[in-house]
Amino acid sequence: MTDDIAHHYRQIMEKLGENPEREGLKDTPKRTAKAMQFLTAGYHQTLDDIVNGAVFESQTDEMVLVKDIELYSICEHHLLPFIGKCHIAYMPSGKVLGLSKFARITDMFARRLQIQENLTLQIAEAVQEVTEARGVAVVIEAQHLCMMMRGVEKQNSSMSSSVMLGAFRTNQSTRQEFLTLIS
Ligand SMILES: Nc1nc2c(ncn2[C@@H]2O[C@H](COP(=O)(O)OP(=O)(O)OP(=O)(O)O)[C@@H](O)[C@H]2O)c(=O)[nH]1
Ligand SMILES: [Zn+2]
Repeated sequence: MTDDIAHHYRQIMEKLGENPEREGLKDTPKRTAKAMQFLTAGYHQTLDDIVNGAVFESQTDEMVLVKDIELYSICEHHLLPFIGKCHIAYMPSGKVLGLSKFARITDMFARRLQIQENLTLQIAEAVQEVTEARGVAVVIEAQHLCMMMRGVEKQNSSMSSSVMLGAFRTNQSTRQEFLTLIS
C-alpha cells in the first residue's frame, strides 16, 4: 500500500513541475506516503481497541475535565493540517474512563480527513458511548492552514466548535461551569 501511495505522490510531484529523480526528492514519495498513512491511521482503529478495557467503576458524580489536549488533523477539503486543542468533560454515572484514553480518542478521530465540526461530534459521541455518562462536552479550538497559507490568508483567526450532550445541554449551570473551567 505504501508503494502504491508513493507512486501517486511521485506523479503529483512531476505534475507540479518537480523532478522526482533529483537527489533531495528521491525518497520523498515514500516518506510522504508513510507520513500520510500515519496521519490517517485513525481509519484502522476501533474504540474498543484504544479504550482497551480502561473503564473503571466509580461513585463520583462530579464533572471530570481533561483540557488542552493537542490536536493535529487534516482538513478534508484541502488536505492541509488544522492544529489546535481539544477540551473534553463528562458527568460520570458509575464509570470513569482512563485519563490517557481521552487523548487516544481525540487522536483516533483527528487522524482522519475531517472537518472540525464532525471531529468534535465524533469525539463527544465516542466518550458518551464508552462512559455512558450523564453528559459529555467537547470544545475544539483550532487554526486551519488552508485559511492561513492559501485562500483568504488570515493568520490570526481561529475556529471554535462545541458539542454538548445530556446534562451539558439541559443544565445551564453544568454548561457554564465547563465553559468557565476551560476559559
Ligand atoms: N466548516 C468548516 N469549514 C472548513 C473546515 N476546513 C476547511 N473549511 C472550509 O471549507 C470551505 C471550502 O470552500 P470551497 O469554496 O469549496 O473551496 P475553496 O475555493 O478552496 O475555498 P477558500 O478556502 O475560500 O479559498 C472553505 O470555506 C474552507 O475554509 C472545517 O473544519 N469546517
Ligand atoms: Zn481546508
